[in-house]
Amino acid sequence: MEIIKTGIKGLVEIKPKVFGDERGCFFESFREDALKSAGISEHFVQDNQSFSRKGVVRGLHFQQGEHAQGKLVRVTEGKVLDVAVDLRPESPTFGQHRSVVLDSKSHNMLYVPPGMAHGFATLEDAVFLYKCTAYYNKESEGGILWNDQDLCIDWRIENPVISEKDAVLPTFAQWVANNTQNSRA
Ligand SMILES: Cc1cn([C@H]2C[C@H](O)[C@@H](COP(=O)(O)OP(=O)(O)O[C@H]3O[C@H](C)C(=O)[C@H](O)[C@H]3O)O2)c(=O)[nH]c1=O
Repeated sequence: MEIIKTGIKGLVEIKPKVFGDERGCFFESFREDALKSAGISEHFVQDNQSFSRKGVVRGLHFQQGEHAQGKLVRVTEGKVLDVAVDLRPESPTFGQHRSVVLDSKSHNMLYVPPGMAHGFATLEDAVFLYKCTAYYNKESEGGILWNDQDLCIDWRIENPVISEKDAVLPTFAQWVANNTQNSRA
């Protein structure tokens, strides 16, 4: 398993060793000990799966506080542009994002640590799988508008299909202002 750092603390791309032969291929898609040796010490408690047609953006989402989730994300069919945004106020890369293409041919994955917003754009129809380090908690859900002008994320698709919920998420500036107020309260 190859670990590729992204320049944002805790956000790493993972490339498993793939064994190919005339039947097809095999790879270990999850090993707790290998992740621990890569510095990913969180314990995973929930698996999620979604299917999205080409031209969809889901995100930018996160759970806040004690329900913040680390996510080990990959696609088993298709190709996505996966995006993570650093929302950790103490981080030197606060407000920065990284984008990584995940596809079902290279079987690469991305570990998004707690404290980051996450989203993806489907470059092809895609089945998206992810392991989470905390259970779903609707009350703690937060989000930032996918096309926020300050974050300036290049999703590589035009006029994506997005959910009604995602269309009305706050901008990054609104989220920062709201969280600054909350932390003063
Ligand atoms: C995330 C989640 C959702 N749900 C229910 C809530 C809704 O009734 C339905 C669809 O939820 P939502 O529209 O929030 O699904 P996505 O837009 O794919 O959201 C996810 O996609 C982005 C990219 C993420 O990183 C998050 O993991 C997650 O927010 O599933 C559950 O029952 N359990 C869950 O863990």
